[in-house]
Amino acid sequence: MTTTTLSNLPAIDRATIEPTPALRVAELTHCYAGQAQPALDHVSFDVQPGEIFAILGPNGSGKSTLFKILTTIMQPTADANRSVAPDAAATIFGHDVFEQPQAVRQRLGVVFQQPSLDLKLTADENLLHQGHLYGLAGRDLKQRIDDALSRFGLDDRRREPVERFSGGMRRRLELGKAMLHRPGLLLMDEPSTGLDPAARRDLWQQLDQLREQLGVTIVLTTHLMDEAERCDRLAIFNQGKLVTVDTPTRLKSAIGGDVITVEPTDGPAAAAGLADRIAARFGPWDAGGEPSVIDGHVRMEKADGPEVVAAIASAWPGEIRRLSVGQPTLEDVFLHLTGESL
Ligand SMILES: Nc1ncnc2c1ncn2[C@@H]1O[C@H](COP(=O)(O)OP(=O)(O)OP(=O)(O)O)[C@@H](O)[C@H]1O
Repeated sequence: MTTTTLSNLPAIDRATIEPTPALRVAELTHCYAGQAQPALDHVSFDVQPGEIFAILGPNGSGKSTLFKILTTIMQPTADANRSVAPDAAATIFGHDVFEQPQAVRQRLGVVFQQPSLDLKLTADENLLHQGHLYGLAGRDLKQRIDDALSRFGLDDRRREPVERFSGGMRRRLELGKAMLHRPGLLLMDEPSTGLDPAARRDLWQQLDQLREQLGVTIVLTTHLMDEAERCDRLAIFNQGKLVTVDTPTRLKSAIGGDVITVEPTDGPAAAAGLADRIAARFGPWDAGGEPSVIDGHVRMEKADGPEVVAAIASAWPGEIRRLSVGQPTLEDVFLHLTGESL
């Protein structure tokens, strides 16, 4: 008989141990009753602990559906029998979103798009109710409320009804509520919606600090480019499908050149003809970079943008009202990958 002792256990190769992702989504599909098109179509991606991760997509791309599933509000149903697809999975720090909703909610802080504060109550009272919902009480809860109000800069206004707070202060209190039970993952639905630029900057400062000081993983849905730019990685959604996942820098560098936009003097009706002539004269074009008409303008991608712009301007003088050339943005990435504007 061989006896296993601590000394003769095989050495663990740490390099082969993968950390548990903060969020894992695999083959997630959801079809609303009566809809032919799935709202989510076999979506798979991981978010690693400590990441700030954006889910970017236009209206109707499936962001809110994903949000509802991850927050355990809704079970995904893949077919007419309203059953979960057999290969679908979603976990938060290894806990199954469908089978262990209670464990998931303990690890998840949520900021919904619709405000969840009671405006007639004070900041203190809003947090107290939130704490009770999570089974917190006594000195521990009092300490957590003090910490939240001080972290989010609301200490001196704690006894005022929330209806007197600005939009930015309310969003900070929402953050305090979401973080009161000290979750490892913060999920936010369109967090900047309705905030002025100063409040947005303030919100992002708070998010950066939550990650740096507490190691919180942050996942947010957005359709704002500047918000997506600030994230470590982003998942681009379109029509229920995950189009790609990568860092903003890598996504933009995948566009092999500058982005050129041409506005025809004779208006949008002249754009298609102009696009054909530019395509014929200045090719070859990389796949996805050829001239196309978007919102009445001709848009194309070329490595030597400034020279091409000068050549277009001298080729058809009088036909061009405005020409622009610039580095690709995430909007360009979306256009390049989907052929549609965000
Ligand atoms: N309750 C519902 N019943 C039927 N179809 C729905 C329902 N909710 C959403 N859909 C459809 O599912 C698809 C995805 O919608 P979803 O709201 O998830 O997208 P979104 O990216 O969050 O858009 P938005 O930013 O406008 O909220 C859309 O085609 C939408 O019309």
